[in-house]
Amino acid sequence: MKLQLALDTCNTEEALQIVREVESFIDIVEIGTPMIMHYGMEPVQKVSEQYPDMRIIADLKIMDAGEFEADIAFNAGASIVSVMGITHNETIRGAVKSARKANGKVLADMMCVVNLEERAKELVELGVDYICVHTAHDVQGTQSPFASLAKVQDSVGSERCAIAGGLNKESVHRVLEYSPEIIIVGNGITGQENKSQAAKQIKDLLQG
Ligand SMILES: O=C(CO)[C@H](O)[C@H](O)COP(=O)(O)O
Repeated sequence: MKLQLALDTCNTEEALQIVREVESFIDIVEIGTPMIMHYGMEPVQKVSEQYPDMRIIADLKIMDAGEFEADIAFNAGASIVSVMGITHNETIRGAVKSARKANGKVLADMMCVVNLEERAKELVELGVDYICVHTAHDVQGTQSPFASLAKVQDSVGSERCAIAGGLNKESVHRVLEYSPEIIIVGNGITGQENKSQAAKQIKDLLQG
């Protein structure tokens, strides 16, 4: 299981500092959607330049213009780009085409998808590499991603699965009954005073 650090609310300098603090405990750095809205591709570029061996996901949550938008992130140094699983198949195909040109990967965010099992299968057939069950920031008070993970894992297999949405060192043990390929943690690390300790605790839990 890989630990993905989600950076959503910091600036580029802060992002580089956080990655420095936690790099030995994480496998993937996510430049989150709010950061991209604020700073464009600068953080993708800078983190990928300074950490050439780290996988970087640009969480673009692409909804349209799949190939064009994914190209922007891959050209900036991303190794994975996210698309919305609910969008048109044409958009998904475009993002997958872009990823293949760049030797990168595509993660589909399943927020708002109702028919999870069926859509996850279709997305994999369209060439998507990872299916991410995700409890949106705005509904984390009332929802959790675990039931969705069970469904998607049954449908496409654990090696394709990612999970996100409010995970932290208290809740991450619930992931252990499944074995998704990628566990995404944002505030559960970045919101902690000792980020390195939080990342280590989560990584240790995941490694058993
Ligand atoms: O994509 C996101 C929000 O849309 C976040 O990056 C993702 O939910 C992880 O952050 P957190 O662990 O803080 O929920």
